[in-house]
Amino acid sequence: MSWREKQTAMLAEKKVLMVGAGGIGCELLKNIVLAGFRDIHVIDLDTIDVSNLNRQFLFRREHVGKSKAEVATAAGLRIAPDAEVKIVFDHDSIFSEKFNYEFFKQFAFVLNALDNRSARNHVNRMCMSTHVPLIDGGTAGYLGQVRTMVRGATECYECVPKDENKKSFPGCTIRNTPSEHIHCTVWSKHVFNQLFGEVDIDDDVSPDMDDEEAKEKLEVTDEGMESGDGPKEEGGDAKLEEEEEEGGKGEEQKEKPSNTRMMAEESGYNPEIIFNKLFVDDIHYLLKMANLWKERRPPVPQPFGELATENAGSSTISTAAQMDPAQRVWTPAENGDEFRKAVEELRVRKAAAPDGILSWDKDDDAAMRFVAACANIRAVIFGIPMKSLFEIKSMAGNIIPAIATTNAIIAGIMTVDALRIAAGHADKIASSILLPVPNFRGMVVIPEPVVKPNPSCYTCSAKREVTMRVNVEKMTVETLRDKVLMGALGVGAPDVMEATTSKVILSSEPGETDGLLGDTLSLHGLSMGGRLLVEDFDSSDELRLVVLQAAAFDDVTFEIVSDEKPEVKEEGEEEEEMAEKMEDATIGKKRKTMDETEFPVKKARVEEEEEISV
Ligand SMILES: Nc1ncnc2c1ncn2[C@@H]1O[C@H](COP(=O)(O)OP(=O)(O)OP(=O)(O)O)[C@@H](O)[C@H]1O
Ligand SMILES: [Zn+2]
Repeated sequence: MSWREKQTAMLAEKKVLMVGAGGIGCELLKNIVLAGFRDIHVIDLDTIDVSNLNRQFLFRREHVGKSKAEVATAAGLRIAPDAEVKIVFDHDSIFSEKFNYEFFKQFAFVLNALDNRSARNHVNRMCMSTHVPLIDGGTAGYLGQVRTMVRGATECYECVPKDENKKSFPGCTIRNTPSEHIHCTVWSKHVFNQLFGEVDIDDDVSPDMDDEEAKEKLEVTDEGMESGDGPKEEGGDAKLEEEEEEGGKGEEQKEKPSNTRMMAEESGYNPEIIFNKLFVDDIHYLLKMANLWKERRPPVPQPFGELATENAGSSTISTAAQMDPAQRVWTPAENGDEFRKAVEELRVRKAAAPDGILSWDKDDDAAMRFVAACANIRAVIFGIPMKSLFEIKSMAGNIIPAIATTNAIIAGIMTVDALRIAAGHADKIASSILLPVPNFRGMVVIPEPVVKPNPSCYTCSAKREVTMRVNVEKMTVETLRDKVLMGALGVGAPDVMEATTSKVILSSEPGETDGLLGDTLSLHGLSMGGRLLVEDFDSSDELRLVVLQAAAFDDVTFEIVSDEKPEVKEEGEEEEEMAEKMEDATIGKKRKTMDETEFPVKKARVEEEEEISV
């Protein structure tokens, strides 16, 4: 048999799972069929949208509304008509119970072509638990990343906890000193929530009187407070809050901007009153913090009735686009009018909402117009050029353009990694980053060093790991304790923590968690399954419980799918050896001359859920 025949036979044997048949998925399916894989399972829960057609090239106009998995499969089968290709599909979510432990176990590796973190987390857990290698691809605009993860040898998708609370801009920039339009847009989304949504105290929109920058300089020259360039006659008797313990200024009487929500409610959501509070009164408060404006242009209040009817600022939109009201930059007066109309509509909708709360959505026309108008008026106040509704929508909705070429490159790298894994060259596995612009060496695809597993990772560290199926909607914490943990698994005095939230749902301390015993598991972060960390207070033994959902089960039924003790020695050694080999064979040699400072981008990660669009 020639090497080519051997290769063909070898690839034909490998069963491949591809999750997601969108931007990356379409490219990837074509690649893996052309590369010689002959047994492929495609899963996607979505149907084809007209907006997918520009880059998801396996789909045509007549497929709009049809299942992505089904149409991609049919197209994939046509790519190599002479070869014996088997592609099966499921139009379903990867969270579905039928994709269980046994299902995952049958694959040589899994290819993730997904666009959200929760599905990625789930596939990661299934792959780590079944020891099936996972190749995960993601793109965000021109940026892309491929990560190949092998249990015990590399870090897994969850080895490094993701920052859930990413705050992009400091609060004082948003509340006091915006310098770019995005700052005004972020502020406007907060205003929407303050007025119509769920009030988040962290997203206050009023001037931040505790701004350190203002305070610090005030200590030097108190007169500065009265020397601002902007109007100061109104509320001129108000004093800035000082929190100095010993400075003596703390006694000065303090006046604070009124609470936005309370003011709106008291005014019956009168658009003009709200407008003047946000764009006149609050701006006067800002002007009183004169130190902020010593080296900045001071803001200029914009009373509702005095908005300019002509545009001073401009945007980058071409003249052809000026015809489209979404692409044209509204004048300040038009923004004022849009503000009024949006407040009137949202006021009615808020009153009619069952819980009296609206949630912001970029595709909600009134909500989007409100945010655009608010952001533009604030931009005028701070001398920032205004933008069109279209431009603001893409900023406010965190819309990152999906770029076909990025998807194609990432799918290509994933295919090379797939071929390596299929050929048993686990020692040649590398993760890669695709840069938007070449680095100093002219490279856009950068290999990343293999990172070893985090020994305290909740998903992949070496611990006894029990995988079980239960109905999380029905099984209570008490049943989990009595029947599963103390009964079947022999845990003497279980302490149980949900792994993602670190919430204790069961304590061995008598009485401590009695209030939770009647709760179903789904109430504690296991709505579609998840992981529980269990410690036996008596023996100090630990185990990880991987919970898979089984909707058909009643409240007491459970099935132990697997019960793995910590890796036996040979296996552990083998995997460690493999990790070492990987380091030497792939990145280590190539990268010996590249130190961290030369290579800052290697730490970049494409992992924020909202930012991954493929
Ligand atoms: N839980 C899941 N189970 C199965 N498929 C999923 C799951 N979550 C996401 N997907 C699929 O992953 C694919 C990701 O591809 P992509 O980001 O191109 O999505 P899209 O919706 O087609 O594009 P866009 O979001 O840019 O409109 C989508 O087809 C989506 O349906
Ligand atoms: Zn891990």
